[in-house]
Amino acid sequence: MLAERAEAPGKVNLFFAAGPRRADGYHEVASLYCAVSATEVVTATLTRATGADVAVDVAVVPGSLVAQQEAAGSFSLDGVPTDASNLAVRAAHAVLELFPPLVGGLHLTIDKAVPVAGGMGGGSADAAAALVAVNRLAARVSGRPALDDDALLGLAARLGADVPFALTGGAAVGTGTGAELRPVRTGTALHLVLVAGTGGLSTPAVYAELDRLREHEDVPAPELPAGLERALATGSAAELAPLLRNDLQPAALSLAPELEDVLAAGRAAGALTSIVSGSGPTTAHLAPDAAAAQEQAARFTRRGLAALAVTAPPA
Ligand SMILES: C[C@](O)(CO)[C@H](O)COP(=O)(O)OP(=O)(O)OC[C@H]1O[C@@H](n2ccc(N)nc2=O)[C@H](O)[C@@H]1O
Ligand SMILES: Nc1ncnc2c1ncn2[C@@H]1O[C@H](COP(=O)(O)OP(=O)(O)OP(=O)(O)O)[C@@H](O)[C@H]1O
Repeated sequence: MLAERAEAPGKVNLFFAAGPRRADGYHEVASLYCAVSATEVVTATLTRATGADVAVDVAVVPGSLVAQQEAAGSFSLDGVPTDASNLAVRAAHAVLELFPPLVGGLHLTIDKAVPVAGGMGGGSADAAAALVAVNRLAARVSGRPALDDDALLGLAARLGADVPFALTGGAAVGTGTGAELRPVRTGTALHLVLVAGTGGLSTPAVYAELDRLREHEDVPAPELPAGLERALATGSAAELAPLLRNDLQPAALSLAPELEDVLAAGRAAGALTSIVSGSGPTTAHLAPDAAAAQEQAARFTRRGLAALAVTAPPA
């Protein structure tokens, strides 16, 4: 059976500023995206099925944050759609439309390591990996050239603000809705402890809460602080720590107040900075080194939380 496999990383936003709500409902952002060593894998297989159907099944990656959430009873695979609303299915259709019709059906297997509705871009990573895997498969089956990187980036931007970054990985500044990327240099990889929430937060709901909290404020245009990119380029966690910020954090905390305790626990465990990742509820705790990250992750695990030490960007 013909199959192609591709990976895409989850992300944290080491810095995230959001401007006022635009007329189209989106917000102009200034984001410092960084990929983490928690990776989604999508395998696209050509099947004997007929019709243009794309079938999906989802598996949990052993040892991942999702596996820990599942063991604690705070996650079930039922929460991941397997119909046409799955972002990986939408990505597959976007690619297939640009090739001659497939003779046979398409099956996608998603190996999930990134928490669902966790603010780490898990669905976006599935979409990015599906774009790559289905592109390779469709090119092999049809004998046509595969779509080039620019074409895939164009499809990615139409699928969601975080999808282009999931396609490129590494570290990048995202502007516009977050989909306009400029790669940035990284030094030694950072050591982060990621702590998953016990539920999920809806991204549109968190943005709506941000608007509500800032209703009477004059919201400035988003921009990155001076020194941020230099600190990332040196890989100095101490230099980077005071510059980390997430404008969505007050909104995530307003919707999930229990995250205050998780942030405080991170600081008590020796994190240089603790922030909410993207729209939450995952929190990211910056550790001074790999050993400290392992120790902090173990402390969170002892409190019954799903926690994992990762490198950012992945080695
Ligand atoms: C919170 C972040 O993860 C930070 O990287 C992203 O901004 C969200 O990216 P995403 O989940 O890929 O977002 P999309 O699927 O494109 O949009 C979901 C919803 O988030 C809100 N949204 C998203 C991006 C953005 N720049 N402004 C927004 O207001 C909108 O309500 C939109 O309807
Ligand atoms: N492949 C997918 N994996 C997970 N959720 C998906 C997928 N496709 C669609 N969804 C739907 O999208 C919602 C948000 O999923 P996702 O895991 O991408 O959130 P997120 O990581 O918080 O997103 P982001 O950080 O990009 O805002 C889920 O609750 C689910 O209903």
